[in-house]
Amino acid sequence: MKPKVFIARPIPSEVEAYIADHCTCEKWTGASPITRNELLERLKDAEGLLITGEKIDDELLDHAPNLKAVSNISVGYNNFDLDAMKRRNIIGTNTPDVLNETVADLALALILSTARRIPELDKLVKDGKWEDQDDEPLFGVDVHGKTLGIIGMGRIGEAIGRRAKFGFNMTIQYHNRHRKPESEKLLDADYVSMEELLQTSDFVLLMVPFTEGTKHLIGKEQFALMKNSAIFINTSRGQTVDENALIQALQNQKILAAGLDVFDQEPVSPDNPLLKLPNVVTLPHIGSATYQTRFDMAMLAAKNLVAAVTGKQPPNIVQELKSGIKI
Ligand SMILES: NC(=O)C1=CN([C@@H]2O[C@H](COP(=O)(O)OP(=O)(O)OC[C@H]3O[C@@H](n4cnc5c(N)ncnc54)[C@H](OP(=O)(O)O)[C@@H]3O)[C@@H](O)[C@H]2O)C=CC1
Ligand SMILES: O=CC(=O)O
Repeated sequence: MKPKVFIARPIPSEVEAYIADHCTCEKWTGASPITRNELLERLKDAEGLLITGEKIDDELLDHAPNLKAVSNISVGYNNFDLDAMKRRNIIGTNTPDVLNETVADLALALILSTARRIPELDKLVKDGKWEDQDDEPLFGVDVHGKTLGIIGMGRIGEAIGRRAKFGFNMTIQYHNRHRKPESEKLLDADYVSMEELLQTSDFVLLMVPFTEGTKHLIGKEQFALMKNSAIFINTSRGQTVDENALIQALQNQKILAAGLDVFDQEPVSPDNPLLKLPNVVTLPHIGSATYQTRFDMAMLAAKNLVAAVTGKQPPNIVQELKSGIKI
């Protein structure tokens, strides 16, 4: 008998066909994303679950007595309650690497958009406000040759560093908890303390996972250390930044601008003051959102799922669940 799996997100038909070759599939077909209650109701028989970021905690696992594996179509897995999963021997997987280059492209887009004020100037032209006059009010700042500080020089951080170094001749410095000599060599990058990075970078870019250790990693104290001309980019998770402190820093011109793909609450509330500031470029958490990369992520997640529910080693069990899980 094929193992039963529940697919909670829309996936390409080719990926679904791959899963169906190995498993009995049920899937969410609603027009809008599945609600928490609807998800809980669908898990009675499921041995495997394919999701993107839905919270996996004790409550959900109580509704899923047969569950063996949860496959996230994302590299971040802050939606996993790792202790709850460990206690029940649930395999948790993610989709690293296949999205590195695409997310890095988007991070560069945010760097360029904030520095050269692209959305603001696009609006000015479309609103018919391009006048034949001194254009100094439209000036931006250079990207090339500036210093980029990457907090979280991991897989994606390094791909961003490559673009910045070799495409824009930027000087790269970074801070992780551990040094990464291969990135230092590749990018001629300096490993610096968090304090030094914040004080000396023209662009401060956050690319860490959201964990207990990175909650509000950047707050009032950190913005105070940044240059007044600094541009802050967050492509990690909204919760890694104290959003009130960011709003204050922008409103008080403590920093020059911010480019944000992620927010504390998503979708972001239309009332969020960040949306009213001209020096903020916002995106709806779309770092990995190209057709090809989302296909690759879905296929990798499917391979993880099928392996886990058929008793094989999935390619991408998340680090914290690697030991102690019985396949
Ligand atoms: N906006 C979007 O659409 C996307 C967002 N993401 C987010 O980006 C995150 C990173 O992805 P990826 O590059 O694959 O992950 P990696 O694990 O490869 O890299 C994360 C890096 O962060 C560093 N890090 C972790 N904790 C800290 C800390 N407390 N202080 C400083 N550095 C820290 C790690 O180094 P060390 O362990 O040495 O500290 C590591 O180098 C994902 O977890 C996800 O949340 C990912 C994809 C798309
Ligand atoms: O935010 C996206 C991810 O893959 O993580």
